Amino acid sequence: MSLLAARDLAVARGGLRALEGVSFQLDPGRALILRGPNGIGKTTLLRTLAGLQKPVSGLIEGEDTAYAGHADGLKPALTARENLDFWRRVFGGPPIAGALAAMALQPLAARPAHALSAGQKRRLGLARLLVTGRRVWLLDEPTVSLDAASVGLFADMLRRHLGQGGAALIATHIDLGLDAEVLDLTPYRASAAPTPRPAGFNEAFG
Ligand SMILES: Nc1ncnc2c1ncn2[C@@H]1O[C@H](COP(=O)(O)OP(=O)(O)OP(=O)(O)O)[C@@H](O)[C@H]1O
Repeated sequence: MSLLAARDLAVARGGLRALEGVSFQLDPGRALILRGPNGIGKTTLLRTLAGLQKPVSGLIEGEDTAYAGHADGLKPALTARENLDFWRRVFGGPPIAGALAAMALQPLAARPAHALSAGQKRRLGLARLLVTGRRVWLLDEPTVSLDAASVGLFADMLRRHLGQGGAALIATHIDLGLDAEVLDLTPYRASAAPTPRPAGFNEAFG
């Protein structure tokens, strides 16, 4: 039984179709790397799978997802510990101690999020995945701003998640050293052909 599947999915951004005909299935323990040039629609696809926007057409099966996007989505006035606790309560996931440890955040636990560096904020944003308790992680360039040691911590965290039956869909340009399949989105770029208009359709008054 797959945790997440897309069937003949088409997604759009800014009113324009980006990708069409995307199908895949993500089983427990598996990671799938999204590849493709800048602007092809990796972020758009991840946002659609996360339920943040509707697909143009096609089917999505599986909702046990947690999304980590470009914005860290932290509450600046709350400490690192309070941020994790907030999200744990929202999602009902496991205690925050494991999340603090996974991304080596204990020394920063009492610091407000606004006083963290870009890489420290990113570590906190990624640690948040653990307190969601969700099985499918949707990750958009998760290693941006991370130093080599933090990339290593995150790769370990991801490997443990997969080992526990989780799954991940990851847009990344770097090699995380995972045993993962690759989905190159290049062939699924939506055609630029205009969508057919009904007979008599008037652009100005339709
Ligand atoms: N806020 C926006 N409004 C309108 N169009 C957008 C917006 N953001 C992105 N787009 C367009 O949507 C398309 C898909 O963008 P998307 O960000 O999903 O691509 P991506 O593959 O994630 O790119 P990158 O590798 O650069 O992060 C692109 O053609 C882009 O120009």
